[in-house]
Amino acid sequence: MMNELTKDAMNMLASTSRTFLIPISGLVAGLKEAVASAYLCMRAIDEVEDHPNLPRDVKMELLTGISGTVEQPSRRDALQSLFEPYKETLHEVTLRLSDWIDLCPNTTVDRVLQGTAQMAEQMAEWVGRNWKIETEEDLDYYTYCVAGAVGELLTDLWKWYDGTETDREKAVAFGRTLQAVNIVLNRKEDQARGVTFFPDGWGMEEMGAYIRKNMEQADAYLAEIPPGPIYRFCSIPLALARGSLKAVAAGSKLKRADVLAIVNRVTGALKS
Ligand SMILES: CC(C)=CCC/C(C)=C/CC/C(C)=C/COP(=O)(O)OP(=O)(O)O
Repeated sequence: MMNELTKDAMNMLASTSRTFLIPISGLVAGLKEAVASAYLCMRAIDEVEDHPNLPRDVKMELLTGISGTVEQPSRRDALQSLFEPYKETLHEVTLRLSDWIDLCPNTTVDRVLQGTAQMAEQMAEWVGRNWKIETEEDLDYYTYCVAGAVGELLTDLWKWYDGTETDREKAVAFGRTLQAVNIVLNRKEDQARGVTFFPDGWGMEEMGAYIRKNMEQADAYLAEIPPGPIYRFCSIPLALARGSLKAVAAGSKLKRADVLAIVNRVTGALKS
């Protein structure tokens, strides 16, 4: 039986994530709460970083404030005061950050909090520099901050759960792959708000090469995981990223039915 908090978390996942509801739902109890908690904590700060109507200084104040308080035992009150002036503006996933932390099993919550604090601090830095990306090194740092670090966190959660060992460096490349595909998918919207994640002089060709380089390592990461729920979890976003790239190349986007077809294909495949 699912408790109320787990139900709320799964509902929030359903409304915030196209990609991760299915893979997280397929995890075993315990690991499911840990990964759902990590997803929602990071989504909570991502919604601040990406917020369309919050001024830059407010985003920085909120992200720095979150980073400085999440690891403290008294965080619930501190976060409530931090969010209070913006409670009409912030997304519910952000306002309920303390609940998502409570969802995480005790024996691994510190790792999730460390990852959240680090990402919030680094997002504040990126907001401060207006996401200025000039070189491949800048892009690598950005994709590390918002996605590669998630790969590291997941690697630690697999180990925590049942001792499954996976490669940290390849996990970072896995995260970078997903993020770089998103950058391609969102290019027009990003341009419309005056932001570009393409380094100076880069077009689709260079970004395609960046994605391929990282995707090779993501494939290698997956190949090293034994069959089971962790393998299935990782295979879904990677297959969706591949499918999305194909769709973009053909000038379209994945529709809900395409997403389901891809998920069915990979979860029904041999290594399950
Ligand atoms: C080892 C391993 C599995 C590493 C991967 C780490 C990971 C999950 C990074 C997050 C990357 C990312 C771009 C999430 C948002 O995707 P989205 O916009 O497609 O998802 P959404 O539908 O949830 O918004």
